[in-house]
Amino acid sequence: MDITFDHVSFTYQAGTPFAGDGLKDVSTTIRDGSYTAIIGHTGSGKSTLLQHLNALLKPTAGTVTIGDFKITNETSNKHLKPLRQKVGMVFQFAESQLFEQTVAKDIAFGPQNFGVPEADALALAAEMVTQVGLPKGVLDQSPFDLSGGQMRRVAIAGVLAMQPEVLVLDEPTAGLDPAGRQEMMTMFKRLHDEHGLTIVLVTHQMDDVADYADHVLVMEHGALVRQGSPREIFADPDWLVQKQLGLPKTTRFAQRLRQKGFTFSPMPLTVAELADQLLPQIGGQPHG
Ligand SMILES: Nc1ncnc2c1ncn2[C@@H]1O[C@H](COP(=O)(O)OP(=O)(O)OP(=O)(O)O)[C@@H](O)[C@H]1O
Repeated sequence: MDITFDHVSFTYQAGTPFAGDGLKDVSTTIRDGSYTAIIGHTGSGKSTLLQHLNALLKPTAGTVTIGDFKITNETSNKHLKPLRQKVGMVFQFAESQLFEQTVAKDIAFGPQNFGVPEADALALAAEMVTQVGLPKGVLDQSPFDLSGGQMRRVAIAGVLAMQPEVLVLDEPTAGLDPAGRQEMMTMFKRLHDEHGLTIVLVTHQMDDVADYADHVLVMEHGALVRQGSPREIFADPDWLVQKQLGLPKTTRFAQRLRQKGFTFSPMPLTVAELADQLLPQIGGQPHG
């Protein structure tokens, strides 16, 4: 299912003295099966864009097409429920939305709300808890007895239990330790690779953009200022530094070496690429 933005603008509190731009004339397509990263400073419009992906917000102008659904300013909320199932949203600190007495009930809540019988929803919960790397033993525990990282996994399992086609992740590793972050990013990669989920990830971690994404959207003041593959986006490190968006560690290292006379083309995104380009320049052999 592709999601296409056609000249989408969104104004908060339109028509009041407090009106403010959330999105300005955004046109792009998030392709079915892609892994899209959205980067940009605080207030650049990332969350506003995310909320258009399942019509939590509707454009003030322009059209968002989500599979068979066309969303404009005039679209009524009546028939939008299926969208909430197709596009799963994992908000920042998603664990704060857990509320049920047991992990199983919490994960089963969403599917039951969509008419799945209790027994089937609980079976889904058992399957999803494994998908997010938790032991089945947690199913009967209170979510509030788990660690913060485990609670976040339960919240993600609840979104996965809706069996969405698109998984939207708003800074899903915020507040986790480095090992927890790595595990969580690996889990999303597996869901993408093995289950064909389209992933949309908002992140400030440029290493994650380089390592996982195949498409990048760069937001600034509500506008989409650049889009392309990570290679295209990171090919212009000076622009990213000027925008204070940061670079993947490897690219940053290569950029410093470039200032010392080394040459790189294209700019390396991974350690292996860096080594392959660097070794001949210091008299070694490229590996592999
Ligand atoms: N509920 C709201 N009412 C009014 N203005 C809002 C509201 N939410 C966001 N805005 C404004 O819309 C613009 C885009 O905000 P948005 O939250 O989409 O940015 P963001 O890139 O997601 O930021 P962050 O990284 O802090 O989450 C900002 O100028 C912000 O102040």
